[in-house]
This record gives sequence, structure tokens and C-alpha cells, in this order.
Amino acid sequence: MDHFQYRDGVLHAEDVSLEALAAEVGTPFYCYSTATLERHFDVFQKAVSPPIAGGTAPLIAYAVKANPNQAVIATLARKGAGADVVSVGELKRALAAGIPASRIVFSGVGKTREEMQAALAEDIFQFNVESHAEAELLSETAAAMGKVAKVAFRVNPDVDAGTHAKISTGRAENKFGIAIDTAPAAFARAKTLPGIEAVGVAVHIGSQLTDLAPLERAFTRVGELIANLRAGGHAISRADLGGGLGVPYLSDQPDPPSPASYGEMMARVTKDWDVCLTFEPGRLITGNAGILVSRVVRLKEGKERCFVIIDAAMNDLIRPSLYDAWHDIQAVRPRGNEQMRADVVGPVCETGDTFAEQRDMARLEAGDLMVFRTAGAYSATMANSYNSRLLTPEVMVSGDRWAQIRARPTYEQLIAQDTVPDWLNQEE
Ligand SMILES: Cc1ncc(COP(=O)(O)O)c(C=O)c1O
Ligand SMILES: N[C@@H](CCCC[NH3+])C(=O)O
Repeated sequence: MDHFQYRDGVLHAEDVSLEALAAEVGTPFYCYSTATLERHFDVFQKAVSPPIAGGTAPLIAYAVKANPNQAVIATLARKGAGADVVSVGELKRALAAGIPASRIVFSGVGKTREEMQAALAEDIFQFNVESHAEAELLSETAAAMGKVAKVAFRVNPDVDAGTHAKISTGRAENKFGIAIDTAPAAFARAKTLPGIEAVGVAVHIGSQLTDLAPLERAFTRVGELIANLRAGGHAISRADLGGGLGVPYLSDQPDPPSPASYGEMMARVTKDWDVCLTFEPGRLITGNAGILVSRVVRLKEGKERCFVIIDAAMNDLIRPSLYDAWHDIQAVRPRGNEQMRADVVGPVCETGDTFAEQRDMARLEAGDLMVFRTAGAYSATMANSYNSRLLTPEVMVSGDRWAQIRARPTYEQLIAQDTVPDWLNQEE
């Protein structure tokens, strides 16, 4: 069910016309659908929950990095989501949006002592420890606070996830996790450390995965590891299977595996594990719940190409520049069936500020509104103010209601972020 549909020739977000929104908010802006967010959470929850009443419900720890807006997290918190966080900032955002600490997992390779202290003070559910040195520091930090942290070791199973190299995390050459064959030593060492209790294993091999086979290989290795650890006398009560399931970006391509088929594979592989499971979906929940709305500034006929120059740029949505990512483009009010082939570019002074090259799409003219689809994950959160452009505002829609959930800053606020040192203010 797509909650971004045409009504009377105009693209809507749920019951709200994007033309009307653009008139109120100005462009560019991000727009999220509450109904889509909720539906994605429900679909994933159903897919990974045990079929028999009485089975342990998994913890669905939404990966906050995908979209950390308070309104997005609060929407998911109301559905019972937990959070996967990778910084104190994300921890604070999750707590502020109403996710209890008892449902928060702290991942990441570079947790500092201060970050550990902040999370320990909240008594979070679990630390996913990514190196032997981190385990030592966490134990020392927790013990000094009179606490014992529950830990899962994130293992690196050396599996090729078959995704873009920049978002692949489960190969031996990636920085993430401890080599899986060193896990027994890590658990043995953990037994001697006073500030941690190693209760589980975590794995996450990458993002935008479009094939279940690498995930199945990784989960199978985790299952073997759990059996080994138990044989070695370790009590393993938890497994965190990460996130990573891909979403459709191209409307004319086959969809990635569904959450249901992911859930079936997962249930088959984990059926004898007897652990409490955690999942960390990010993109799956928010990716297709958001769009970026922009206005065409002008058309420019180059010698070889037609450029559609829009008022959004790589600073607003960096995925095409960074990963050559494809985002479907739609006109908000299509001009009949007229088509064009063009490069869609922003105003930033970089050649890489290109959203689409030689794209066949609905005809756009100066002043027209257009949208990039699948911009709910890793989009607004990766925005910046390069070229002194204002950070993109965000809007959330729910039925016929809408609200700005992040306002566009003013130029005064942009400039006020800097401070001019005294010596430059003194009269010569
Ligand atoms: C540890 C961890 N968990 C969860 C996620 C969320 O991934 P995705 O948005 O692909 O579901 C990521 C990002 O890839 C991650 O690094
Ligand atoms: N930023 C990446 C995803 C990174 C996933 C981080 N764990 C993207 O846009 O696809």
C-alpha cells in the first residue's frame, strides 16, 4: 500500500496535497507518512514474531541512524519499538522520544568512556561490543560505577553481503565486530571481567541487502558459534541479528526479499537457538515512508544534455553522489503523459551534485514540483549545509493532518553557529 498517491492529478502524502504543503513550507522539504512508518513496523514485527502464542516476543530495536527525527522515533516508540543507537546523541534522542532504556541497544566500533558512562547510567538493555579492547574498557567503566553491563559480542562472520562496498560491514576487512573465530576467547576473557556479563552474540553484515543467502550464511555461523559457546560452558541467552534488509528503490525492478521471507529464513535457522532475539531494522522501516520534495529552478539545454536544475542539492540528499544511489523521480502534477530525458542536478558547485543522469521521466518545466522517492532513510539525517544552504525541513503527515517536525533554520541561525574571535572584532 503506497501512501504517496495521485489524487485529481496531484501527488499526495496520505490525504495531504504536496502542492499545498509546498506552498506552506517552501521547498525543498522532506515529507514522511505516519501510516507507512506504522505499517512497515507492523509488517516487520509480524514477520519476525513467533507464530505460537506464548513464544518470546523479539526486541525490535529501530536503527535510529536511519532517521533520528524525534517525531519518527516517537511514532515507533508508540508501537513498542526499541532502539539501536551508535552515539550518545542517538541515545538521548531515543530516550527523549519515549523509548525506555530497557529497550535500547548500543552498537558501534568507537564508543568512548564518556559514552559508555552515559549509557550505563541509563541501564540500557545491551552493549554490542565490537572489539576486545572495548570489552576491557566497558568492564572497567561499569565496575567503577558499581554496575555490570549486559554484553553481546558483535561478530564479523566474513560474509560478503553483496551490497555496495561502502555499506558492507561483514567482511574480514571491514572495521566491524570481532573475528568470529576469536569469539570463544572473548567470552572466556569476559568471564574474568567484573563489569560485564557476556550474554549474547550480535551480527550485522551490511545494509540494503537484496539477497537472503548471505544473511542465512551469517546467521548459520552465529548458530554454530552459540552451540560452541554453550559447549564451552557459556550461558547464551540473547542473539541480535542486526538490520540490513533492503527496500525497493526502483519502481520497475523486482522487489528485494519480503520481510515475510526474511522471517521464514530466520525462523528456520534460529529454531533451536533458545535465545531472546533482537533485530535492528532501519531502512526497512523509514526508507519508503519518506520523500524529498523539490522545485525545478530552471531547465538548461546543454550542448549534449538537458539539465533539470532543482532547488534541492547533494547537501540535502547525498545518496546519489555518495553511492550512485537511484531514487525514483515523480512530478507532483504530471503534464499528461509527456516524457523527457534529462540530468537532474542541484545548484551546488560540484559536478557530483547530480541526482540522476540521462533519466527518462515525466516532463518537468521551471517552477514544477517533483519528488525523490525512498528518501525516509539515510537522507535528512545525512544532510548538511554545504554551500551555506539551509538544512532541509521535515514534515510529517498523518491522514489529513500535517506538522513541521523540523523547521527550516534562518540564515541568522546559520551564521550564528560561528563565533568570530575577539581579536578580529577589535578596532585596529
Ligand atoms: C549495527 C547496525 N544495525 C542496524 C543497522 C541498520 O541497517 P538497515 O538500515 O540497513 O536496516 C546498521 C546500518 O547498516 C548497523 O550498522
Ligand atoms: N548511509 C547508507 C547506509 C548506512 C548504513 C549504516 N549502518 C545509505 O544511505 O545507504
